[in-house]
Amino acid sequence: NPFVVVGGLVASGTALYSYIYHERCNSNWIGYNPKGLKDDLKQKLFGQHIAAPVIFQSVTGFMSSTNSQKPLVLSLNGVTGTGKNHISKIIAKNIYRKGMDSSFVHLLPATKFFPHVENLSQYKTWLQNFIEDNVRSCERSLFIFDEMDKMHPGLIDIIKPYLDYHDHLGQISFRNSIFIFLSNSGGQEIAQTALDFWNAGLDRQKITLKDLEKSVSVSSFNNAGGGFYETFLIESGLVDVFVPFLPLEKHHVKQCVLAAMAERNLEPNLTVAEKVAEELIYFPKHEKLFSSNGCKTIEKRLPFHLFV
Ligand SMILES: Nc1ncnc2c1ncn2[C@@H]1O[C@H](COP(=O)(O)OP(=O)(O)OP(=O)(O)O)[C@@H](O)[C@H]1O
Repeated sequence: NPFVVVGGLVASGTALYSYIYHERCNSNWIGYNPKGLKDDLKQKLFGQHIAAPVIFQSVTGFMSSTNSQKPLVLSLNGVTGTGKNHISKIIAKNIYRKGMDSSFVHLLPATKFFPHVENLSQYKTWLQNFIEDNVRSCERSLFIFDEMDKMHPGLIDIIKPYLDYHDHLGQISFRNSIFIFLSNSGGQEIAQTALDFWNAGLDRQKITLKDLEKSVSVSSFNNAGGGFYETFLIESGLVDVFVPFLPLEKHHVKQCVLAAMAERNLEPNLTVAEKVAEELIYFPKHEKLFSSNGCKTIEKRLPFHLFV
C-alpha cells in the first residue's frame, strides 16, 4: 500500500527531524566553550575588568569539575545598564547550543514573574515546582533571577535550599545547575568606589575585587538600609561568587554604540557613537562621569542617528 509507505516515510522523517532538532539534555546540546566565553568577554563586554576574569574563572572551574558539591551561584551586582543581563546571555551562549533560547535556560525577572505580594503563596509553590521540575528534567539547568533586590524574602527563602550542599533533594541533584542572581544591590557603593579612585587621580583599571567587596559589607548595607537580598548575600554563605559591575563612562558608551552598529552589520561610525554618547545623562551631578543608564538605552537611540 503506497499510503502506508509514504506515511511510514513521513513518520520516520518526522522522527529523524525531531531526533536532530529537538533539544535534549545531553552533550549534543549542552557543553562548554571556554574559548568562546573568553573571546566574548574580551570583545563584547566593556569596562568590566573585574567582572570578566571573575566570571571566566568561576564558570570554567565549575564546568570543568566532574565532582561539584553544590550548584554554582553567582551574584552579579551593579548599577543599571552595566552588562549584567548581557553577560548572563553570553554565559548561556557558551554553554547551551541554543543559548537563551534553550529550554534549559530560565530567565525570571522578579517584577514580571512575581508582581503581586498577595499571590505570594501561589508564587512560592510555583517557583518550587518550577525549579524542581526543570532540574529533574535536566541537571545542567541555568536559572537567571533578575531584580533579586526586588524579590520577596519569602521567595528568596524558597530558592535557598537548592543552593546548598545536598546530595539530593527529593531525588533531584542540583549540583550541576547554575544560579545567577542579578541586582542593583551595592551598585551605588561600587560607583562610589570608582568615583573615589577617579577623584584620587587613580586609574580605574587599578580597582580590585577587594576594593569592591567592601561595597557589599554588612556595615555598608546597614548604612544604606540594606534589604533582604543584601542580608542573604552577605550572611547566607550560599553565594559562591560576588561579581561587581563598574559604572560605565562615556568612552564605554561609545564602544557600546559601535558594537550595536556592528551587530546591525553597519560600518562603525565614531561620529554617531559620539552623538549618542553625548545625549545620555551622566552622574554624579558635578563630575558627570558615569552614564546613568549605562548602555541600556542605546539600542533605542541608535536608529534616530542612523537615518538622518
Ligand atoms: N559592559 C557592557 N559591555 C557591553 N555592552 C553592554 C555593557 N553593559 C550594557 N551593555 C549593553 O546594554 C544592554 C543593556 O545592558 P544590560 O541589560 O546587560 O544591563 P543590566 O546591568 O542587566 O541592567 P539592569 O540592572 O537595569 O537590569 C545590553 O544588552 C548590552 O547591549
